[in-house]
Amino acid sequence: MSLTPADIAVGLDHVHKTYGGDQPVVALDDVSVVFARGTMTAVMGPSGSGKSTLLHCAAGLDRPDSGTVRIGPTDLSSMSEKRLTELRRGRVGFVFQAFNLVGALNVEQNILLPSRLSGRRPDPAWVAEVIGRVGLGERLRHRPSQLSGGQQQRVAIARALVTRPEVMFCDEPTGALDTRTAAEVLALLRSVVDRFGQTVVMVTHDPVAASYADRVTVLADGRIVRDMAQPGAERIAEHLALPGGRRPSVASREG
Ligand SMILES: Nc1ncnc2c1ncn2[C@@H]1O[C@H](COP(=O)(O)OP(=O)(O)OP(=O)(O)O)[C@@H](O)[C@H]1O
Repeated sequence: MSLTPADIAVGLDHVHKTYGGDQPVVALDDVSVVFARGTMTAVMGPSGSGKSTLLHCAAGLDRPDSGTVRIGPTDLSSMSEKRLTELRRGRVGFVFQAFNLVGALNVEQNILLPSRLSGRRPDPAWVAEVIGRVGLGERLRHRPSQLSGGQQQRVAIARALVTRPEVMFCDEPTGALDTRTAAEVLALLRSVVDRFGQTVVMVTHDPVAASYADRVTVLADGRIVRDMAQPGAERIAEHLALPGGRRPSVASREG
């Protein structure tokens, strides 16, 4: 299926990224990839293969040495730092392994923080819908320290959604969660794709987490070596080149 420009949420074209020093490391080596709107993609690969660098370049957190990165029609390469910051606040959402909530703020204040920072008043109906979807209506006055890990990650997902970003980047969103809680968070991410048409790009080491995605892109040594449409967890595990030939254990996907 060929995509029109309007179908593309994020596009990288011939992106190179090298980290300097005495012995330069090529983190991304001529990477071209597009992430379609309203889909969930898992980015996988061994440690050091370039997954975080790909995510950071795609999100405008880091700049490639060459090649172009687009969010929608917007080319990030020529943008000033100020405009990139604005873009990250309004058009991109982030979810991290360690949740990264502000401990001094309650759930509602955390969720509304990106809107406050971007100076835009969020649509109350949308905020209510997001809070309802993540199931935190009873917990709005709680502090993050009063919540479980899974609840904290749901707050982080709500916070990422509240500006209606064009794309949500998730870096190991279930890395700190037990299997059951991870399954709930993955089902939530899947539902925001299916119900809201949200675009999600998720870095993960876990084949079960990746099996929730529409597509799995595998990196090795800074290059895309595999691109699979809706593979099951078993097939993902078979195709992952893990260091030392170790295969991850695969528990079945719940729910
Ligand atoms: N700031 C940096 N300075 C120097 N080298 C870096 C820097 N960030 C990443 N690298 C190197 O670039 C390569 C790709 O790193 P990256 O973090 O993107 O990999 P990754 O696939 O996300 O790894 P992991 O799964 O361990 O998080 C690695 O060799 C790494 O050591």
